[in-house]
Amino acid sequence: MGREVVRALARDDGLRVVGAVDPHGLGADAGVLAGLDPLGVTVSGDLEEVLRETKPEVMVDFTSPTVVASNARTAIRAGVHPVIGTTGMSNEDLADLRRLCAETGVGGFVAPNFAVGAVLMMKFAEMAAKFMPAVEIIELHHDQKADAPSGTAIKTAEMISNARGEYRQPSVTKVLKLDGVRGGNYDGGIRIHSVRLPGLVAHQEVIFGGLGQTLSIRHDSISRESFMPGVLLAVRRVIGLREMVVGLENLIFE
Ligand SMILES: NC(=O)C1=CN([C@@H]2O[C@H](COP(=O)(O)OP(=O)(O)OC[C@H]3O[C@@H](n4cnc5c(N)ncnc54)[C@H](OP(=O)(O)O)[C@@H]3O)[C@@H](O)[C@H]2O)C=CC1
Ligand SMILES: O=C(O)C1=N[C@H](C(=O)O)C[C@H](O)C1
Repeated sequence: MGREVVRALARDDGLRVVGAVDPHGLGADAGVLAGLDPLGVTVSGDLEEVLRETKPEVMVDFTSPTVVASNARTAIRAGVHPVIGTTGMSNEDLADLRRLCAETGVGGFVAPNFAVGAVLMMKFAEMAAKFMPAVEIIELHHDQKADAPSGTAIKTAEMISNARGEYRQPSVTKVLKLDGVRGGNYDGGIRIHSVRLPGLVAHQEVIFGGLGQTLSIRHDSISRESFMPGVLLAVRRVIGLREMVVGLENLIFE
């Protein structure tokens, strides 16, 4: 994602990459690593130093659940607006970042999925849940993905759970011949199944069941370019935010 973001930012006339941080590729040119001509931006391992020396307006974070919150705190304290795509951040860390944004007036933005089709898939699933509350989610990703279930699947389950209210999905299958065969159990009985295979990018199917019928809502990111318009929109808009905003729907459905 880092390379994809560098490519998207470098190709945008109104935006400029001024720094790049990653434990790998130290000393290399970020443009060259992203398959472009040199950008004159050297990859560093020290976020604080990069923020201090390059004074960016925005920091885009696609890293890992273990470091994302501390990166965001570092950025906000330096007056830099974070745009966060990394999934797997705890609710406590998110609440803490909200507090820090509110205290400092430095707005930030987090989205579990920057693809507009995925945002629509989640919205449609939320709408369907009011009428067809029995549902399971299958998310499918490339085999290098560090976390499961995906942030998108968790967000979808949360939206469905809120939309269908008190409904509790019955579970009559008691004889489980393999561990985990019924998937992970999100609050209220929404089962999430995570598939990891080479060849996949990022996909999700939400299957609703009703009397004599099913409804499947599916989104496929067939390339990581799918996330870039959302990332660029967030980079432009986060500068005007004074709080932490969560979800691309808040930028595109206003
Ligand atoms: N919101 C969205 O639309 C999308 C979100 N994602 C999410 O983005 C995240 C990254 O995905 P992806 O690019 O595939 O993952 P990768 O593991 O390929 O890349 C993450 C990179 O960040 C590096 N890293 C680790 N710690 C730091 C740090 N402190 N500072 C800077 N870089 C660091 C990692 O190094 P190392 O390998 O040494 O840990 C690695 O090179 C995941 O959480 C994924 O779920 C992905 C696609 C879309
Ligand atoms: O790791 C990925 O690839 C993706 N992660 C995000 C998630 O966990 O939902 C978004 C998208 O699914 C791609």
